[in-house]
Amino acid sequence: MIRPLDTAARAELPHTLPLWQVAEGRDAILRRFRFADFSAAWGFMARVALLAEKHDHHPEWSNVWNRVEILLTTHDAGGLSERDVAMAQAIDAIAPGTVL
Ligand SMILES: C[C@H](O)[C@H](O)[C@H]1CNC2=NC(N)=NC(=O)C2=N1
Repeated sequence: MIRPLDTAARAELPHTLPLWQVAEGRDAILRRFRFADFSAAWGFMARVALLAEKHDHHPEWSNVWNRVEILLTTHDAGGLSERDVAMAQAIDAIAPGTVL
């Protein structure tokens, strides 16, 4: 069982992950992406899927044509944990600079 994120780490979230927001009504973080078209969005999702397998940490996400919404929370912790922070940082690292 992994520990939930502590208060200090939560307070740091806006600095650690400035592109992510705390999801309303969930102990989770989310980021929205917009791409040039579906193909670019799907290509990004394929790369995130590989990251999720590598981290053994899987997003709740949705795609509508060129838009992708990724929500991260840790089911094993009942909310946010360090795994979400690590996964969000890994996603940020592969997100193209040209997200529209
Ligand atoms: C058995 C397996 O390691 C677990 O179910 C992993 C897989 N991916 C996961 N993903 C997320 N988001 N939370 C988890 O607690 C989680 N647990």
